[in-house]
Amino acid sequence: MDAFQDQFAIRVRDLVVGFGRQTVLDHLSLDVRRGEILGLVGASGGGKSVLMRTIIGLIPRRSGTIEVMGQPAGGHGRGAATAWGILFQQGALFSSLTVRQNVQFPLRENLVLSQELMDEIAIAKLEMVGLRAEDADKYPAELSGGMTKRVALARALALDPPILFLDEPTSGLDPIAAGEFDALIKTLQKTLELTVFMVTHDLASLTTVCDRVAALADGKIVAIGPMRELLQSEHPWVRAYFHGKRSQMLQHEMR
Ligand SMILES: Nc1ncnc2c1ncn2[C@@H]1O[C@H](COP(=O)(O)OP(=O)(O)OP(=O)(O)O)[C@@H](O)[C@H]1O
Repeated sequence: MDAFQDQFAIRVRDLVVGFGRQTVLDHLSLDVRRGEILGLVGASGGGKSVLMRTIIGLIPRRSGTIEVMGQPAGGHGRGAATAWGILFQQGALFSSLTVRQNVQFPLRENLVLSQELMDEIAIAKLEMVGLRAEDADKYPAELSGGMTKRVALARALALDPPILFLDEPTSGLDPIAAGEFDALIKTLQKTLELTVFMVTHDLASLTTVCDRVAALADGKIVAIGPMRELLQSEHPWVRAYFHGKRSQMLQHEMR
């Protein structure tokens, strides 16, 4: 891998993805730099989740190339599960498993470890996301929304992946819990040198934790850069998104 390739965690070129007659992603290109938190915004139904799911190989592409950590996507073989951790929008913990068993699930699926070592890893991951060892024996139904997201995050980090995919991580959280979760993501990115790819509508997250923001419209990335640059974008959809009435109100309150 050369030094140039080494700068990027994810490289997407000319990606086309569709379902039947519908084209969702239309020759989309995007680079995610190693170690950055990239926020992705776009209209509802615009293809943000489809892009994320295509990168991780859950949706087939019609054409285009995807590289993850310098390797063509799909060529990871057994290593794929350790290349990324994923936090889906619904958090989706297994309701019949305890917190400890949920966090251990990827370990069981991918590695052969003693129960003792798995227990140690589970507690370490829970502490990393701000939970206590006592929480390990709880069931998902006993957790608050914020705790559920933290357990899902601990599970996403179980295999020490270099890349973390987050699909609307603060949705459903109150503003305090959302702010705490954002701060946690930032701390983890710094301490673990993670690359984070985050789909979000949360203007506070975009402003406070994302190093860069990419805007998806008409199946393409139409603007990308630090939030202050996106706010200057002349693209009609980007202007409407950030300078519409609701956004203006929020930005005013954030000043
Ligand atoms: N498995 C699928 N089969 C058929 N169509 C799909 C499938 N997955 C997504 N789509 C379609 O692709 C388009 C993009 O959906 P996607 O979920 O990526 O939007 P999104 O930008 O994530 O929206 P939101 O912000 O509302 O979550 C939608 O029209 C959706 O109906």
